[in-house]
Amino acid sequence: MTSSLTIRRPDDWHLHLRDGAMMEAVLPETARHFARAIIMPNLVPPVVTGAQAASYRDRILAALPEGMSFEPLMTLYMTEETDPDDVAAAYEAGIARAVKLYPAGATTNSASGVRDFDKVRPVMERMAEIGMPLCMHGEVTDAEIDIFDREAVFIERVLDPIRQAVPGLKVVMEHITTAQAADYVRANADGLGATITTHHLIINRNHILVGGIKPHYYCLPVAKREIHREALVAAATSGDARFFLGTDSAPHPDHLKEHACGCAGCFTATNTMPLLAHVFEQAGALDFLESFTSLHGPAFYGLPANTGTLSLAKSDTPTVFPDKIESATGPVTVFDPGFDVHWSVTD
Ligand SMILES: NC(=O)N[C@@H](CC(=O)O)C(=O)O
Ligand SMILES: [Zn+2]
Ligand SMILES: [Zn+2]
Repeated sequence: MTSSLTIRRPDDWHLHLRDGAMMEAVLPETARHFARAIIMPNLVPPVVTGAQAASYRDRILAALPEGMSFEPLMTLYMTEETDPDDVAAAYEAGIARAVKLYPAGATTNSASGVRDFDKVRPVMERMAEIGMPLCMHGEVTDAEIDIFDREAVFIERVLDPIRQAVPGLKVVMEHITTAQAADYVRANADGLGATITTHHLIINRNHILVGGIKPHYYCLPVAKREIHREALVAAATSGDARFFLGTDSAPHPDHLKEHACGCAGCFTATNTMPLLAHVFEQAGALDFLESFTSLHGPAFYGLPANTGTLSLAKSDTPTVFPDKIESATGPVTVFDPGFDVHWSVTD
C-alpha cells in the first residue's frame, strides 16, 4: 500500500479567485498547494482588456500573504466587442495567457459573453495565428435544450463548427462533464485539451438531488449521470496528455448558495489534492496523478513544469478538512466528498 507520494508542484488550469474580500479569503487556499493557476475573468464587470487583466493580476499579487508564492496566469473575457489587437498585445506581453469564451447567459457572470459566434471570428483567427488558447465554457443556452444535454449539443453546434472554421485554434474545453466531451477530445488530436474538475470526478447528479436538494453540489455544467462521471475518471486517470486538472473552484458565500435561486459553483481549493489522491488511488492510477495535476497542463500551455514539489501522505485516520472558509462577505462551504479521505498534504 502506498502511504506517501511526492509529485511536482501542481497547477490549477481553471480557477475563480473573485476580487476584494472574497479573493483575500480564498487565495491562500490555492496558493498553499498550487504554484500557478489560470484565473477566470468573470468578475463584475468582467476582465476584458489587457489593461484590466494587468490590474487584476496586481490586485491578486497584492493580496498574496507574506511568504507564499503563486503565479496568476490571466485570461481575457471575450465579448462581441473584443479587439483582436488588444488580445494579441496582451498575449505577446505575457499579460494574458488565454481568452475565455462564455456563451451569453451560460453561467455565473456571463451576461457580457458571446451571442453571435460570427462576431468573434476575427479574434479567434488572430489567436490561431499567434498560438493563444481559447478556453470555452461549453454549454448552449437555448431554452429548449435540456440542461443535462447542453454540453453535448454545444460540441455539435458550436465547438466543432468553430474548430472547422478556424483551423489551428488551440481550444480548452473547460470543466468537461460528459462521455461525449471526453470522446470528442480523444478523437481530435490537434490543439484540443480539456480540464476536469475535482468535484465532477466525485459526484453525479444523484448527489445533488437525492434525499433533498444539496446546493453545495450545484455547479455548471451540472453533474451528469454516473456513466459520465465514470468516463471522466477514466479520462483523468488514463495518462492521456489532453486531460488536465482545472478545479473550477468557484466560491460563493453560503447565503447565496443556500438560497431559493442558488448560485452555481463548488469550492474545492482547500481539499482538492487529497481528494484527487483518493480518486486516483481508487482507480488504481496513483502513478498518473502527477501528470494530470502537474505535467499535462503546462505542456498544453507551452510552459515549463514547476520545479518545486508537493508531498501527500495517507494515514489510518480520516483527514479532517475545514467545513468552511471565513470571508468578510460570509462563510464559504468547502466541498464535502461524502466519504472519508485518508490523504493529506504534508509538505
Ligand atoms: N462553475 C460554476 O458553477 N460557476 C462558475 C462559473 C463557471 O465556471 O461556469 C462561477 O464563476 O461561479
Ligand atoms: Zn464555466
Ligand atoms: Zn469556472
